[in-house]
Formats: sequence, C-alpha cells, structure tokens
Amino acid sequence: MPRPDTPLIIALDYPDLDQALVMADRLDPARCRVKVGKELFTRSGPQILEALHARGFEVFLDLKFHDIPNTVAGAVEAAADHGVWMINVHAGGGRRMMEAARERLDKRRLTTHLIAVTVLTSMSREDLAEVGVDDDPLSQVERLAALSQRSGMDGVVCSAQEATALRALCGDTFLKVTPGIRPSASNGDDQRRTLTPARALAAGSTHLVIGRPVTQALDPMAALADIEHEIGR
Ligand SMILES: O=C(O)c1cc(=O)[nH]c(=O)n1[C@@H]1O[C@H](COP(=O)(O)O)[C@@H](O)[C@H]1O
Repeated sequence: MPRPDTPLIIALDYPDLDQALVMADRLDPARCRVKVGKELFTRSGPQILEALHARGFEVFLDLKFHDIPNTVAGAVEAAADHGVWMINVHAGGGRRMMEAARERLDKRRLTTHLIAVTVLTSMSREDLAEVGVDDDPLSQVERLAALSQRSGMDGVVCSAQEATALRALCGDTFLKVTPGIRPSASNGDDQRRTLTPARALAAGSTHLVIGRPVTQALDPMAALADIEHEIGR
C-alpha cells in the first residue's frame, strides 16, 4: 500500500467503534491518515486499529504516554506492536523517559514514528502559569522541542503558531504535527493556540490534525473538501 501523500490527519474522536468506522468509511486512505485517541481506544481497544488497518489507513495512536521511563518504554512497545504509523508521549516526562521509549523501539526495530507533545494546544500563557511555568507558550514549546530532539524523538506535537520557530530550531525533517487547526469560519472550541489549514502549512507544519471542524460539521465531507481546496490538494 503506497504511503498517502498528504499532511492531513483526521481525529476520529468518537465514543465508540461503530461511529468511528462510519466516518472512516467515508474517508479515503489515499487522501488522509486517521488518529485514534484516548476515548475511542479506551472504549474499543485494539479492535479499532485492526478495523482501520484493514481499510488501508495509516493510524496515529494518540495515547500521550507520561509516566516513569520503564512504564512508558513498555507502553510504546505495546502500541507500536499494533503496527500503527505514529505514537506519542508527553515531552514533560523528561529526557530519560523519552530516551527509554526510543531505545525500546530501536531494540525491537519498530519503525513507528515516535513524537512528543510539547505544550497542549488547549493551553494559553495563563494555563501554563497555573502549572508553574511562568513563560510564554512559544518559549516552553522551543525548550521541550529541543529536549525531544536531543532525546531521539522523530518530531513533536505543537501548535502551528510555533511551527516556523521550530523549523529554524529543529530543521525541516523534524516532524511538526499540529492540532488546533481551525478554518477561519469555525470557532476554537477548547483550543487556545489555533491557525487555519493554509497558514499552518505555510508556517512549516508537516502534519495537520483536524477533528471537530470535519467530524462535527453538518456535512463532514464538504468540510474536508473545503480544507483540501484551501491547501491546494
Ligand atoms: O496529541 C494530539 O493529537 C493533540 C495534542 C494537542 O496539543 N492538542 C490536541 O488537540 N491534540 C488532539 O488533536 C485533536 C484536535 O481535535 P479538534 O480540536 O476537534 O480539531 C484532538 O483529538 C486532541 O486530542
């Protein structure tokens, strides 16, 4: 199966397998990847991954592991053993945690992309201050992205607002996976650091994670077509 030549990752944030597959069956695995997150995976288990793989999708299993190094190493190995395209951990777990995850995948020759979440796109400067980080999101994202790169990650999750700075700091090939994508007409929901699809790509995002602007649209396929048109696909 050829790899899809697209930056689009559709977040299948549904409460159960059936609803997720109704959406997946309307999507084309040649034109997007899909993301399975905590709610869907906790409800459905690995069955959802098998069903999506059987349909030809590359899957980002977004479980954002954050624990002691030994526990995270085991968790990323278990996740990668499902044959998913991408998995993630929280960079806030620190260098030793990320290195342990990297070493475990390398030892098993598992080629799953391993990326680290820097600062959640739902967080503003005020949210960061409340958890003891008295700095702007960009500085904290840069700090955690540099640490992630030194710790062997293939890239990071950040907001597209930080993508240009990370391109300068970490280079073009370091993955910049950006949720918080909002077409100009839609609201931000719980997201705080957002950008439109076209501006996100221009800024240097390598992948755009898009959930509600497509999945909650009155006509999801029309919403997706509009996004593809906006980014020239
Ligand atoms: O790791 C993620 O995917 C992620 C990181 C982050 O900082 N912000 C973020 O929104 N996400 C995920 O990206 C998706 C965004 O969904 P929408 O806000 O509906 O487009 C959700 O599934 C989130 O769990």
